[in-house]
Amino acid sequence: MLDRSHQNSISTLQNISTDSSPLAKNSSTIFTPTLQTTWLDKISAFYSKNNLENNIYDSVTNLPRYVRVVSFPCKFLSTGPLTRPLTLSATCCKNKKLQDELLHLAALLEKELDCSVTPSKIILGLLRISNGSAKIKNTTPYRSGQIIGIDLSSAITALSLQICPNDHILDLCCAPGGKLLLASDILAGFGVPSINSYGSITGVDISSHRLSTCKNLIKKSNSLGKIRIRLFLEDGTKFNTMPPDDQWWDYTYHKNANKKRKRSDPSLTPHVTSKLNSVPLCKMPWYSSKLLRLPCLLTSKHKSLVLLKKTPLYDKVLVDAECTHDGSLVHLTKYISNSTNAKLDNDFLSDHRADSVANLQFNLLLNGWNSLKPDGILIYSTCSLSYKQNEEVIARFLSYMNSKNSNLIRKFYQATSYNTKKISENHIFSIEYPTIEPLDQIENFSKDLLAVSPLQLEHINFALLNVTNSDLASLRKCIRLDPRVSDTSGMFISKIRKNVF
Ligand SMILES: C[S@@+](CC[C@H](N)C(=O)[O-])C[C@H]1O[C@@H](n2cnc3c(N)ncnc32)[C@H](O)[C@@H]1O
Repeated sequence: MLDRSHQNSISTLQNISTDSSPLAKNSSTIFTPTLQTTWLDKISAFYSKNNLENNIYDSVTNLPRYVRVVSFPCKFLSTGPLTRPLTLSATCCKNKKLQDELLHLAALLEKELDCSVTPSKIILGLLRISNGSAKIKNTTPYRSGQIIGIDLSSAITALSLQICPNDHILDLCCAPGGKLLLASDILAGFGVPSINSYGSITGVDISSHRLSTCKNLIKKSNSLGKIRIRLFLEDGTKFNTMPPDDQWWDYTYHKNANKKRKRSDPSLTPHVTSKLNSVPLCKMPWYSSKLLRLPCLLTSKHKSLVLLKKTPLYDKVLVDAECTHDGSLVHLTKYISNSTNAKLDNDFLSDHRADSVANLQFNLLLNGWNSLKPDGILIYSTCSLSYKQNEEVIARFLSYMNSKNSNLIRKFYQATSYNTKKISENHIFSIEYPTIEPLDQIENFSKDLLAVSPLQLEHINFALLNVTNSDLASLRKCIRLDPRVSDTSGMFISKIRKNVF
């Protein structure tokens, strides 16, 4: 079992509050001593209750921050599981021009920030800034839009989706949008949507002010003119809008929202008009990029062709679920800074909150799963390290799915009008990895997982074993990015593929 010493927890956190870490700096300027002691107690108790070791934040003073070079084809630097640390020369980008640009930006940032800046050894296109409290907003590359802040853990999460050309991607908890922007830049890198390339990004979030931030980031992003992207202000547990079929399709939503007059547009062929009339209008997006609003990209011949290529489910789904943020120092600091004592009690640390957030996560995961097409990949992630919000959610999901019989699964596919020819008894789900452990051993193997090194984490991307009928042992391959060893803030990531046999 993990060490649950409440007393040690408190002293560890009190040490943090008196050292030079960002948490300590923020907390000492923002909190009255009483409030500070109170939240230290509460967080300490939270760790104890959640079977977490109490020295998770010991290394926070050394935690670096990362930026992404927006014009870069962001990708993992290795194509296989890593067993040893890579040297920088082994991680260099093969394209000399890109490599020079990366090194030039690193040198510029190093000079302006007065600390070491080096290319990430895990992801091409990320720069590692050794000083975690460095303010990038005042730097020349940030002001000229060449770089954007993103944590290594978030980049690993988004890249684990293995985005391909033409993918329809759903991000069920998208705001403020770091992972969505990375996904859209990757998709934009494949080229402007055309008859042969028609991928899209759909972001959903329940918070309007967070979604506004996301919209503003999208509007500033380089890839805006090159991707079909839309946002919905909705509850991700209920969201059921399908991917856009073509530019004109969404254009029609917009026009029809006024008077439905496009359905009788004389410029459309009767075939296309009848197709359009046969499908129900979907809900209007809260925001959609011009490529979805303007009908001019495809010729009418192409329009009818694309309509026939209807894709009713998403190729990739990201459920970066709402959580207690306890794995991320940055989030924790922000949250605590904006919280009153009562809010900490009610929203963050109470047992009630822990239970309700786990239920929310399960329902988000389930709805994400229902929106995923066969052979698609779903990533479930949180920036919490508590087992309740991670392994236990995945375990509950697996056990729920296992309890479903194939008739129900068939009904689901029929309801979502996926190509029924492909439906068979063998449509099953699995996590990407073989299974060995029963549920009651979760705690033990979680302890092992806490010790993983960042380079082993590459396994989530490359050690893909499509196993049948997985059960709880697959949880072994869920990964935890532990701030003490991973060179990034805490994150839990699980990758699930919907198998088709
Ligand atoms: C961890 S944050 C997501 C971070 C985001 N993926 C990113 O990379 O910037 C969780 C988000 O879930 C949203 N959320 C909470 N409950 C939700 C729900 N029922 N449906 C959709 N979004 C929800 C919150 O508003 C919050 O923006």
